Amino acid sequence: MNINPVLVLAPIFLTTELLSLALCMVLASLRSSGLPGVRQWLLANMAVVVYLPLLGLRDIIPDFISIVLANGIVALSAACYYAGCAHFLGQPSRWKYLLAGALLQVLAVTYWRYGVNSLPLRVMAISAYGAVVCTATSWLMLRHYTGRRNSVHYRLLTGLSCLFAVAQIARSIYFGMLHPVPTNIMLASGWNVLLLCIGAAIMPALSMAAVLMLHEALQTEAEEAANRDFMTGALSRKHLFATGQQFILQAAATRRPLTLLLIDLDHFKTINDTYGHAAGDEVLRAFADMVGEHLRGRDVLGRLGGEEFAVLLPDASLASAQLVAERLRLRAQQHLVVSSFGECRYSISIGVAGWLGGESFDQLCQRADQALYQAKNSGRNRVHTSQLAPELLPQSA
Ligand SMILES: Nc1nc2c(ncn2[C@@H]2O[C@H](COP(=O)(O)OP(=O)(O)OP(=O)(O)O)[C@@H](O)[C@H]2O)c(=O)[nH]1
Repeated sequence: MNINPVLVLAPIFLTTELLSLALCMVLASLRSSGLPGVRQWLLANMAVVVYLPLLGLRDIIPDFISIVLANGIVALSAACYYAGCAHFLGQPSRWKYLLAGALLQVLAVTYWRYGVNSLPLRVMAISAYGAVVCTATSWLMLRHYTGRRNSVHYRLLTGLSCLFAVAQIARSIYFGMLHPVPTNIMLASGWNVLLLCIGAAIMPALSMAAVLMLHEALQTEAEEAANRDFMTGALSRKHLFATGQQFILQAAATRRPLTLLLIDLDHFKTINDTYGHAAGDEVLRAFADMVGEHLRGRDVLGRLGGEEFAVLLPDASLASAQLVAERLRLRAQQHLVVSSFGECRYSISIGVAGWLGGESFDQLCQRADQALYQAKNSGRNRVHTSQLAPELLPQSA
């Protein structure tokens, strides 16, 4: 099928130009988010905005600008995009290899324009670099993506990178097979138009996927900020209660045990009065870090307020929860908090309660609180367990 490529491609390139400009504005607005990768993705789109007019002016401006310089800019755009993904994932951006590849591409394009003038070999050099960068991008995503793995955005970016790598390879094979040897990229063939259209879509599509990933990261950050206690990093009281209720539903469904520890730092007022409020904050942070180090994957630490914390232990029997509590108490007793305010020791009292089938989370908390009260009353720095052991009661859930 022969079609007039200029008629088809002019509106497509214009659309790509406008899309790239719009993406530049979106990415520029996201710069203040402080998320890694935004600057590199912005540069990648700015490069496309500069490249397209140079391509459009082919045969009007000198070939050095419209072929060598323009394709050098496209190579830099691809390099910036990869670097953006690497930054976003906290991986090395490998600028050395990216720039070496881009330079090699520019040298090859220059040679195959001014040494031996060959359009197919120029297309092969340009497509080879694009294919390598796209493949490297999808590999990078597959290996290092740490966000929501089932997220559409992550799959979109990985899939598009693969697709574009294949399209680049197809384009170089197509140009290599053409007879007679073409001298103009605007060939009047359906395949050429299709491959050019895919080429025009690469950066806007990849950038759109990047913007979606940035939004997901911002959303995750906002959720984390809302659900966590700013000072200690433990779950906020509200989120702890929501998690507790969810764990109770799971425990009822799976008939697995669930245990709650309520922990209170002893004589914390004295610590504040002796070392100052800021030192008290340091102790709370050090305590939360220490507990975090001792918990298993699904265990959860929350701050109920002041110097009172809660630990939810799903799948832990009362006996093993008592062991965990005793280990934490001992560890706290031996914990020397060293800060700019001096050295400080502290101890904790713990109330332990195992979930009874049919019991609400509030009721479980009340029993753990009573046990904590008894631990405090019997001298502090000790673990007390709620008398109502689940083993002693009939299961009603
Ligand atoms: N540094 C600091 N102190 C806090 C914070 N929240 C609450 N407090 C202090 O924690 C202290 C709690 O005092 P009390 O409720 O009397 O309890 P306590 O001194 O720990 O005594 P017992 O719990 O009976 O062992 C108060 O002085 C509060 O001001 C906080 O975020 N940072």
